[in-house]
Amino acid sequence: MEGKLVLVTGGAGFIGTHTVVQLLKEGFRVSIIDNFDNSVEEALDRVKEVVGWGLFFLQVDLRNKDDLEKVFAKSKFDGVIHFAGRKAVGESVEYPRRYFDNNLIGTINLYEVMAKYNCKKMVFSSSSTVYGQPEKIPCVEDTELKAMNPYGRTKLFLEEIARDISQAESDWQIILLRYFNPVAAHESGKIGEDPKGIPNNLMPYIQQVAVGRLPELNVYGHDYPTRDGTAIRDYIHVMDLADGHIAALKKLFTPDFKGCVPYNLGTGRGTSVLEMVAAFEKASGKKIPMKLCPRRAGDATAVYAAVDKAAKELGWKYVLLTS
Ligand SMILES: NC(=O)c1ccc[n+]([C@@H]2O[C@H](COP(=O)([O-])OP(=O)(O)OC[C@H]3O[C@@H](n4cnc5c(N)ncnc54)[C@H](O)[C@@H]3O)[C@@H](O)[C@H]2O)c1
Ligand SMILES: O=c1ccn([C@@H]2O[C@H](COP(=O)(O)OP(=O)(O)O[C@H]3O[C@H](CO)[C@H](O)[C@H](O)[C@H]3O)[C@@H](O)[C@H]2O)c(=O)[nH]1
Repeated sequence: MEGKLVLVTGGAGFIGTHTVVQLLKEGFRVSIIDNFDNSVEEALDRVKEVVGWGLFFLQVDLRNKDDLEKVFAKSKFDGVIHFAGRKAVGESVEYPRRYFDNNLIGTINLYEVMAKYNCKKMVFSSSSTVYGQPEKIPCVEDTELKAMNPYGRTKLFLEEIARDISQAESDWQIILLRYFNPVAAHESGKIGEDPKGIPNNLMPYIQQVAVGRLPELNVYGHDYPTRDGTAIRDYIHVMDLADGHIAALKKLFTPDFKGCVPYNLGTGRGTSVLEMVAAFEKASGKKIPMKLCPRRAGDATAVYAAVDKAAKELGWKYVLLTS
């Protein structure tokens, strides 16, 4: 893989920064594009500090096809990891057009420009959100998919688009990575999750309570049919997730890989909200004040991954424990 050039869209974001560190460590060359919609340029300076050398970065919005073309005209990419997109479920319910515009138009532009420049290997950030409220857990890749909100619908549509493209044009190789719940940060502490505004996700919310930026954690739902009444998710360390991208890229570069294939990236273990809080308190030594609140609209009771397919076909498995 030494020397292969990879374009990383959304590379200044949470998962993007951690993946870029691992890509460089593995000997890939990396170009990053981002529009800083949900990130800051400083995140890239921090990546530079971690890896010890400069990065190639361009501020580009994927919806601007001309700008995107300029990126592809300058360099011959061997593949793309496509993180860029909006990801807040609640915001998507309130402003669905924002999600269709950003996630769908941006990705359609990317496919068009990739096709024009004959770059046809893509790792796409999908999500366990495509399983909706699963009837059976753990979620297996070939179960029926359904979306529960506009954000989830964009991921589902984009998976369908990827499947259609690869079916019609056999020279595309696409891996859909369905992330479960990424948490934690690089061991250096220099990069991590730092969303703009009030966090939607559990872990960054707990972190902001811990540092006193927010007064208490609202626990959404304590009457779920689970062991302690709170909802269960599959929390995966972001560095494990980053390594899942390396495994996926390597798979794309093997001659036998064909078509468009989905893989779950999770641990296969479910953890409740209260268990997450307890684990955080133990690790940090800080008390997290909590308020028990009604359920959050659209939340599933329990979601965790079946992880055998990624282990068998990508040779990838989580190694870092999150709780
Ligand atoms: N974090 C999660 O819980 C989670 C779970 C499942 C899937 N995902 C998906 O993984 C991907 C990365 O997630 P993340 O947690 O790193 O999010 P993030 O918001 O930290 O990173 C996304 C990056 O994309 C950039 N971006 C957004 N729209 C853009 C556009 N039109 N052009 C260029 N850049 C753009 C943002 O500025 C940001 O830096 C997203 O597609 C997200 O939907 C995330
Ligand atoms: O302040 C908070 C935030 C969350 N939760 C609870 O914590 C659990 C996890 O919530 P997150 O928002 O962290 O994660 P979700 O599983 O709801 O969704 C996240 O992960 C999904 C993938 O699994 C999708 O990608 C989605 O976009 C992303 O927000 C849920 O039961 C939620 O109700 C709280 O109790 N309080």
